Amino acid sequence: NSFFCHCLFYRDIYYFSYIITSTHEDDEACAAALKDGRIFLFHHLSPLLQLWTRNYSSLGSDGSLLKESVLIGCSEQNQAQFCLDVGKNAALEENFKGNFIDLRKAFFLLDGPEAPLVSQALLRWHQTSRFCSATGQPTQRNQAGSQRVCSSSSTIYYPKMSTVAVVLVSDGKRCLLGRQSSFPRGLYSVLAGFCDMGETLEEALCREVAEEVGLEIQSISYSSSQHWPFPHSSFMLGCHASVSPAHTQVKLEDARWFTVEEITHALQVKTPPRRGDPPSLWLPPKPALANRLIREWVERQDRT
Ligand SMILES: NC(=O)C1=CN([C@@H]2O[C@H](COP(=O)(O)OP(=O)(O)OC[C@H]3O[C@@H](n4cnc5c(N)ncnc54)[C@H](OP(=O)(O)O)[C@@H]3O)[C@@H](O)[C@H]2O)C=CC1
Ligand SMILES: [Mg+2]
Repeated sequence: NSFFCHCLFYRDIYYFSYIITSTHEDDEACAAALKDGRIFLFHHLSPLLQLWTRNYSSLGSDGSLLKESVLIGCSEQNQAQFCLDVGKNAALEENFKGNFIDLRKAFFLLDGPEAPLVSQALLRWHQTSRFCSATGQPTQRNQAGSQRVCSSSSTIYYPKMSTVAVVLVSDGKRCLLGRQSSFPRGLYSVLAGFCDMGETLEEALCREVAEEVGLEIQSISYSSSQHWPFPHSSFMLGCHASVSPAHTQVKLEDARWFTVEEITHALQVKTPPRRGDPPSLWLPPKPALANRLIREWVERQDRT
């Protein structure tokens, strides 16, 4: 039964990828998909939070604004999904009965796979890739928004992303979380860092953990990955790793070991601590890869 489910899952992924790849390349197919698709609206890169609507008539009767939509993917119901930055047309907020709010704030309100994380990164890429870096000439996008071309040098530009190594370090009984001064009050997360050019994922993890907390990790195991729009466009590769229980002294002032009881309690916390509240641990929200790594670690502790 489980084998059958896996087959079905991979077949579905293959089918969705096929639809998306062909729609990326075919301008007409993409324009047709836009008619029945779902559009995530943004204003200056802030997403519109609203109840579900399909009335896009106020996006311009001539469809000019709609043409600027960028294809993001396909929903599980096989519906094409697009994103669009309405730019100066913020008055649309009223038409759609919702609010444009900062993505970082919206992120803490969203739950589940609908979070249009990749949209902001794609829209930002279009806004900052209007000119060819070799000729200085304007670039033109295809209908899907999956590439931009400089017609004078024939250079094709694709959306860029930086690779980030993310790791939950454990000493067998406790897990290591750190915080940066820019984090909201009480928030601790897994360790992470950008991969340098030429580095393997494993090398990047070892270097980042050594740099940030002065520990030597071993037994790295891959968990899962995620696209991440902050600060620009990143591809996060999430792993678990361990350190010897004999060498757990951390160098970084803002990194701490947490017991499974502390983490289990913090996973129940639904709202961030406010000014004046007693100090308490707050963990990254569910859609973040960090949250998944932390939950996986708790499940492993429960099993042992
Ligand atoms: N989704 C999730 O669950 C998680 C996401 N993250 C994300 O991972 C990212 C990286 O984590 P962080 O600990 O900050 O990384 P680092 O420890 O690598 O520190 C960030 C610094 O790295 C430098 N840097 C090197 N390469 C790049 C690049 N390609 N783009 C931007 N900066 C670069 C910058 O320094 P300088 O400006 O001095 O050059 C930057 O300030 C963050 O955006 C964070 O939000 C982290 C953990 C979990
Ligand atoms: Mg870091």
